[in-house]
Amino acid sequence: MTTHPALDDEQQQLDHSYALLGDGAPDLPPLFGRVDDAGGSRYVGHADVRDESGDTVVVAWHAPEAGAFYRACATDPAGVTLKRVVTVSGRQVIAVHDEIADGAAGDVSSGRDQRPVVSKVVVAALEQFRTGALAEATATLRPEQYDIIRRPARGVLVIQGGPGTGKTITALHRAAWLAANDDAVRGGGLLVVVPTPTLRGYVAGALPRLRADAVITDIAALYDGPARLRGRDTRPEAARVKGSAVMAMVLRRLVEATGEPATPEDLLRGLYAEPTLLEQLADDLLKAGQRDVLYREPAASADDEPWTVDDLVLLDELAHLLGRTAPRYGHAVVDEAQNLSPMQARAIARRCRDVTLAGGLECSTGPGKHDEWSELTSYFGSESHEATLSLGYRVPRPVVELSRRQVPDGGPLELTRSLRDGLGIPLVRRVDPGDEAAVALSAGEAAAGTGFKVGVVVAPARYDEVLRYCQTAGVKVGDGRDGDLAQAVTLLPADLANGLEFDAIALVEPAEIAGGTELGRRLLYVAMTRCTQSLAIFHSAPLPAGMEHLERPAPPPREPEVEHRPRPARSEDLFDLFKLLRDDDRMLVEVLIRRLLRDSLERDD
Ligand SMILES: Nc1ncnc2c1ncn2[C@@H]1O[C@H](COP(=O)(O)OP(=O)(O)OP(=O)(O)O)[C@@H](O)[C@H]1O
Repeated sequence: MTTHPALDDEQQQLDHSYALLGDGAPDLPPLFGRVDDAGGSRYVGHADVRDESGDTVVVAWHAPEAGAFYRACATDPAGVTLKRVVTVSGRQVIAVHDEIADGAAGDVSSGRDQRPVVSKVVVAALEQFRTGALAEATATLRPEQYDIIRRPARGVLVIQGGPGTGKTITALHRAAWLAANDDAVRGGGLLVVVPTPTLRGYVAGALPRLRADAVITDIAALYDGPARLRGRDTRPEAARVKGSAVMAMVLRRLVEATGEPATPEDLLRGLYAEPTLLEQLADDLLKAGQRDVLYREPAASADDEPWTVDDLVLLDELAHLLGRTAPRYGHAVVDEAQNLSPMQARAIARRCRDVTLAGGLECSTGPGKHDEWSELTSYFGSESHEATLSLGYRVPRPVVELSRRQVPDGGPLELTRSLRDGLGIPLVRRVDPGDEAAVALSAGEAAAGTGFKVGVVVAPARYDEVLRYCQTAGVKVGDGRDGDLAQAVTLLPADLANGLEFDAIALVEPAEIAGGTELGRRLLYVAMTRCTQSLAIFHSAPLPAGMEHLERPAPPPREPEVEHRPRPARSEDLFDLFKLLRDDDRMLVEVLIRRLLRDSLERDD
């Protein structure tokens, strides 16, 4: 491996920046890039650094002076003579990559096989193990992402694209950019909305790194009354009716028909419990079958009600109708926005009309799917624009190919532009009935032993049973439903996989996740597209549509005395050795180990 000639110079610049920051130096390295053009040479970092006389030593990534760094790339230097990414670990410069050197393409991936030409440092960033939090990408934002980040704050901007195209990363950088550059957004405050508490934890870690002061919430937590999320609608039809726009009219009539003061909780409990009241109020708005799915026996008290996310959104609407004012914000970013119901969109629009909606319509895992973004954007500001991201940063090409079979029209064409090879074709293992989860978990433990973050995804209806199995069998997993993504292996129900990312995904009984429904196929699609390296499928039932070609003959019956035990994690020592390696070498060894692991799993087959 050759050492970049500028490594020592960049180390000096880093040391100088640290010295200027003194004790106030943040956890993040003060600089990560350098750009040279006709305007001179400047360093780019997370925040401004100035010397004793007030001169700029490092410009913040969101400052106009940093623009040239992000607008230039190997295929279009845009007047830049040097674009350099400096990788720092523990106050040491460990790598220097020049995407543009002497005004031309420098240290870039080859671009063979019609693969996109990107800086090698982007490829290296993608090879890092996942950590359970959204990965850092400020140093390697691409020009098309930077362009979207800086679009005006007013109105609605939809950032759309296939799985893993960087919609969340771009939307969060946009939030931080607007907060730094737009007075109205800074003054009004930022709201970041994600669908579930699980995703809130994953995304929240990225905001402090971006120095973005934002209120981050999940949909259920928008309502600030006493009711809390305690249940989920098991029938998609119930969630669909609760989320539909006509409920706004039903609730308006409910408030008008109620003479005495009442809380939102009492009003909604009453509506669910009294079919005659609902018929009286909504005879012309909801069909009898739709009214029936809303029926619920009242619990002993409002606190005991199994409030679902859609109930809480209705409570928020009622609170508004009763005169409570929701807090207002300067701009809102909504992640996984394809899942918003009309009533959820109204709840966000009450807080802010200028919004960034990030999502992909084909990734909807909510009870309804929107065909057009206009079905949602109409609830917000008057002007609406769409921007599309098409470079795949997460999902390896073979997994992209397989996952697209779950989407009726083959999914967005742009997905073929994935930057990742991953570990090759997905592994498929047929096991004895009842063993699917145990075998997936033990394979997950083995993969985690090499440093992989593994997500084991099961059908929502099987989640409790598998979690209990883990507790009794002593299998250490993070409870993904509870938002615990810190463990090496996380157990996840398929309906909470949206937005998350793991090195490897182990799918348990995909036919059960798909369940023969369109919603189930979308759940499967989303679950498969969470991995950065490898996908493994464990099943005993026949594989669902779109996977039949992977089917293998069932294994011969097992000898009764052979007891199946989870395979122990086997690579702890190896992991200790890892820590002794330089970061650059580590990347190489990681890749080799991943290949070995894959080969060994195939041999076990
Ligand atoms: N420019 C970039 N440089 C390096 N990594 C990037 C870049 N853009 C995105 N990534 C990485 O790609 C991965 C996917 O990004 P992100 O989660 O934002 O995608 P997404 O489109 O929101 O995915 P999904 O909707 O499927 O959850 C993340 O690990 C992110 O850090």
